[in-house]
Amino acid sequence: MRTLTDPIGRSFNVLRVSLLDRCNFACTYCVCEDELNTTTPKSAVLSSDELIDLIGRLHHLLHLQTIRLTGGEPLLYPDLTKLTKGIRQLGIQDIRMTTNGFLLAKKVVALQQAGLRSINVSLDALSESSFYKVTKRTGLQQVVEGIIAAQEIGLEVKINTVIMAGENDQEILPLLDFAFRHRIKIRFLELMGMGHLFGDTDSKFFSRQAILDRISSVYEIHEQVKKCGDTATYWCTSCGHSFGIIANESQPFCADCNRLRLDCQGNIYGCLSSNTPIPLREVNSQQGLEAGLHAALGQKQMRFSGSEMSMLTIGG
Ligand SMILES: Nc1nc2c(ncn2[C@@H]2O[C@H](COP(=O)(O)OP(=O)(O)OP(=O)(O)O)[C@@H](O)[C@H]2O)c(=O)[nH]1
Ligand SMILES: C[S@@+](CC[C@H](N)C(=O)[O-])C[C@H]1O[C@@H](n2cnc3c(N)ncnc32)[C@H](O)[C@@H]1O
Ligand code: SF4
Ligand code: SF4
Repeated sequence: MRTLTDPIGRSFNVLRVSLLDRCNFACTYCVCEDELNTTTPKSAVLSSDELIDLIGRLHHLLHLQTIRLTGGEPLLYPDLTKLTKGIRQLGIQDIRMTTNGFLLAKKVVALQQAGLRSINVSLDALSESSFYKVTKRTGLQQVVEGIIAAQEIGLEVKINTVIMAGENDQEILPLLDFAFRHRIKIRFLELMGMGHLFGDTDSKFFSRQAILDRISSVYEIHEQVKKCGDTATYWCTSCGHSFGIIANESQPFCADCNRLRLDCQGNIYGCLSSNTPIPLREVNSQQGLEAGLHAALGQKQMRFSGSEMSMLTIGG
């Protein structure tokens, strides 16, 4: 195919697959409860065989390095183990997942055996009341058990924490302490204007600098050089721990973006800020796939500018 690189050298070597747009949580920064009632019908969601076929065809063209399984909540996808095994058999070794962790403890061994390598778990609070305030569900204990279970069997585990001013910013230091004690990397995320928060993040926005101020009131910290393609910048503390911040607003990381997204109906998107789906489900020719990928590359931006689609739909 023609070289798939944009004028500033960006291409796709990471594919983020949103397996479904259903979820067992209703995090206030991600969805309104109403949205959870209008998800894609099960019959329209790509089956594991369809996904393996489509991912295989994309891999043939892109030589994908990494697949990240996400959603909605990927642990609700019925064929997750079979899918993971199928992706591994395509020759893609680096298979990762982003999950809310609620169902993780009981599924993690089978997933590791199928080829899963690393897991990012969302955890926004360590107190039951703040956990409920953010997720609108109970289940803190199960999430923590999932994190520990994944770590105990040797998977690489990271924690994602979205910080909202006045909602869970008081959780920064307890979560950091939890992560340090368990030797798990934690990343704090700036709130993004997606879905129902599109154009309306100001009142809850808690900046990268505010996060750093909170942490450096307790720890001496040193910024690390950001790795190409990473979403996060990392800091280490003088006691040898590290944490990251994903600062979509304060420190955009579009210049070396290498991510392509695939949603649960077979549409691709070249950018998290793009609301225009490029349908590939019915595309069978190589030429058609290539045209779709070129269109997706053209969607990339120089900074995240928000989206009317929620993370639940496009895949966080
Ligand atoms: N703007 C933008 N933000 C992204 C993108 N991918 C991930 N993010 C942000 O990074 C957060 C965490 O994403 P994860 O699913 O944990 O994946 P990741 O950080 O890319 O993963 P690793 O670095 O492989 O651990 C998301 O919730 C977003 O805030 C992207 O393509 N564009
Ligand atoms: C959409 S979720 C999908 C995977 C899984 N359900 C989970 O929560 O990890 C992926 C990531 O998107 C993040 N996210 C969702 N909405 C966000 C927003 N408005 N701003 C920043 N991050 C957001 C979540 O915190 C999570 O880490
Ligand atoms: S952030 Fe993840 S767990 Fe929370 S509602 Fe969105 S998809 Fe569900
Ligand atoms: S906003 Fe678009 S271009 Fe920027 S990092 Fe995200 S997906 Fe890549």
